[in-house]
Amino acid sequence: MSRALIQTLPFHPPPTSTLTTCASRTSARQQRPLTRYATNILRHSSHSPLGTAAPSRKKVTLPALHTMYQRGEPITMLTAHDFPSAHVADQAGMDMVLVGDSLAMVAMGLEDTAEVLLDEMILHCRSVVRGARSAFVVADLPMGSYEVGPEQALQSAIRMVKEGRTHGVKLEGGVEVAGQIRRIVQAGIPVLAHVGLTPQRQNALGGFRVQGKTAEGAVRFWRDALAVQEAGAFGVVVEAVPAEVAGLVTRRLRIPTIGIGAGRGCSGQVLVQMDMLGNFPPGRFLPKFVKKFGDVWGEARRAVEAYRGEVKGGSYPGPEHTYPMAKGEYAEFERLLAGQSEGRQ
Ligand SMILES: Nc1nc(=O)c2c([nH]1)NC[C@@H]1CN(c3ccc(C(=O)N[C@@H](CCC(=O)O)C(=O)O)cc3)CN21
Ligand SMILES: CC(C)C(=O)C(=O)O
Repeated sequence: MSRALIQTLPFHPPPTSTLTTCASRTSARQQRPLTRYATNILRHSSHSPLGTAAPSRKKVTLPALHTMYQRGEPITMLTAHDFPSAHVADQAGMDMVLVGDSLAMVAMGLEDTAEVLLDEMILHCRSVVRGARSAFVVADLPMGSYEVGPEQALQSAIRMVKEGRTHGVKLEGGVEVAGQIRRIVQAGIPVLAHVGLTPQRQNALGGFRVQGKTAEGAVRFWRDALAVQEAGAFGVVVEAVPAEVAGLVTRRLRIPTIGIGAGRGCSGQVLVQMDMLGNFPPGRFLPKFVKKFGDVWGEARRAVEAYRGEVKGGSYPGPEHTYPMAKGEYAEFERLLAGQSEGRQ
């Protein structure tokens, strides 16, 4: 399986444009490295009306997530990587929005998630948080921003919360990152753990391989899940693990599991938004767990081709897309111009 196959084209605007379309918090962005991204703010962006809608439901808090878990109500989570993708996830009622480091692939067009920087994650988070008014927003600590030790992890998590404005952080790993999780949680930052297939370690795992397929592997997975629970994680993403293993481990834990490729026995589900929307060109490889709930790529391509066709064919713009001028004013304009010699003759 080629890694390049699971990335979609970077057809979203570069991150700077998402930041410059939102002019609401210019004074708060004086903090370190972000200032270099956001110097010229466009006040009259054609995107801004998306942001004016009032929150349509109560904010989802940790206690609210816990209540869903206790009631056995599946928790819904979806990734977002910019303002519009967060806005639609939030308006459609997602309980949680994840700024996953998969944005490296689906939003930045990178080869894998290992390349994305903490600064880049933070930039995306700032846009996502403005679009997600009610959902509980969690962001990935990218590879390299937490492995060195608990202090590094805490420093990265603090930056994510202070600069990225997310409500919590996610980091990959089990037993070996329990110290990091404990330190971040002690500082009052909620942590969502991530065990099973951990894509940041794909080279050590030998690719994007299903985990916990043998009894021994399943025990390792259980130990990891238990370790992150004991370290204080409020929940754990379980990726690419056989459904019965994920189900049994879910029943033995006292924190919710959020599954991706881990079956219905988990306490909730997460998917990458671009995948479930079908926002990628035909022929792209899809992990088995992805269900295409839409065909956003097909619709976007149809619309862009229609636009191209109408511009080339001369039918767009029509009179209804133009601004009127009083006949007398135009006649006067022609008369004034006739007296001038400059320009094309
Ligand atoms: N667009 C996108 N969607 C994702 O779900 C996603 C990313 N990117 N990037 C980061 C990780 C990588 N993910 C992946 C990618 C591939 C497989 C995959 O190929 N799985 C095989 C199983 C192989 C085996 O049998 O071990 C499959 O057939 O689904 C799984 C998870 C999930 N994450
Ligand atoms: C696939 C999900 C769980 C994720 O970690 C990501 O989007 O990066």
